[in-house]
Amino acid sequence: MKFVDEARILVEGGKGGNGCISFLRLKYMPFGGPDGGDGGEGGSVWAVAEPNLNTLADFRYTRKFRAQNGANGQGSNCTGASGADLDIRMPLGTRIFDAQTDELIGELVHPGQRIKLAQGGHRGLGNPHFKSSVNRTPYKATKGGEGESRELRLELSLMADVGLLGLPNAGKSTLLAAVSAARPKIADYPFTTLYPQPGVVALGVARSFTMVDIPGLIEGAAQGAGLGIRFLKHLQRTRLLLHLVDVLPPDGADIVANIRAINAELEAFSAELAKKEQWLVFNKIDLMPEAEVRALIEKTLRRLRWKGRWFAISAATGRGCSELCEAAMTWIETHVQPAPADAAPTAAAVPAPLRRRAVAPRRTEDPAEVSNKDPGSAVTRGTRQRRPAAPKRPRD
Ligand SMILES: Nc1nc2c(ncn2[C@@H]2O[C@H](COP(=O)(O)OP(=O)(O)OP(=O)(O)O)[C@@H](O)[C@H]2O)c(=O)[nH]1
Ligand SMILES: [Mg+2]
Repeated sequence: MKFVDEARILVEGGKGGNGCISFLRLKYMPFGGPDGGDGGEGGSVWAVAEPNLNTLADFRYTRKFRAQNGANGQGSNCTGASGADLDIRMPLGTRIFDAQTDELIGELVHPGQRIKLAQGGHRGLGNPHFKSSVNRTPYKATKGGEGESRELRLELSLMADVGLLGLPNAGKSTLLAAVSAARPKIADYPFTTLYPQPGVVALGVARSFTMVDIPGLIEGAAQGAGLGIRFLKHLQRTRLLLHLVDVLPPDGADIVANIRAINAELEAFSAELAKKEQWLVFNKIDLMPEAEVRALIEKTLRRLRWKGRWFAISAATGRGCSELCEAAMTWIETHVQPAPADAAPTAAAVPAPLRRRAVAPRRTEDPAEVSNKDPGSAVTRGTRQRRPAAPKRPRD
């Protein structure tokens, strides 16, 4: 599927159902009271974080999303059915902006997280609501409200633990293919990878991390050379950068100059990204005798005054790959705090049912009177005090 990381969509909540004007008419009750039902609430539109998606390509053709309308109220106090909510599945890492104001509405960061995008219209009221002591036959009902309508801009920056970085042909895709089930295109020409490609590196039961491969960077990428730096945004959310270095670059180019060029592009894109934990990964060590590789790496590290960690691997033969993945996994386990399960989600991220439940508790003097029907209410559940049973009357 084509990779798309920006999209514009239009979302619209369903219209609320109209209230009904009706009066009870029975054979022996010619002037019964008003009995028009209320309309149903319009459905709302929600964004739902889907971990199995990694592109916004679905929004290239389908751009308009509308939740269901509420049904109109009917006679005999029949309330119209509420319109169904519409859930739009979006990949994790999607940021949602209001296209008009550029305001950030929310960000999908937890699987299953829900963000309300457009509120459904409110229900119309039936004529019993307008009954009073002076008007006992109200010919009045209200119309359902229009649903909220919004134009949204979606921006995806993939969420992965480890990002691969390096010049074209450094072997990034080969490494991703060697350590994960992802099957990126690998070829002996620059810019084989045209779009970010994520993969999951599994190291055993419940030990895995995600790795993302992005198109190669070249000097001047910040000015648009090669594929530019627009894909670097997919590394912004990674925790660890693996900078792949070809130990035998074409045309005998200087390795140190190559590493510096890539880091200069990172700096030009974002100082925050340039400060991320970065490990040098010398690749293609199978192409050189071991002593030469060692001498080359030592010289490179000395020239760079490299203080960080480094690894020597051959992505093609798999040598050193498992040690690299194990080290990355351990680093992630020690440096990345797992999101607390009870972390308070942002207001926008609160699922509808929870928000509806968060109503102010009914004030009662007697705690035992508090209803415990609603398990989510902030009220401490009181135990209903039973009335003492009346003494049994002896049967005659
Ligand atoms: N001998 C050897 N060849 C390798 C190794 N790793 C990658 N290659 C080769 O290097 C070439 C480029 O590999 P890719 O994985 O496509 O490189 P890339 O960094 O993803 O390149 P772009 O997608 O263009 O940025 C391919 O022909 C690979 O077979 C290695 O460890 N040893
Ligand atoms: Mg590639």
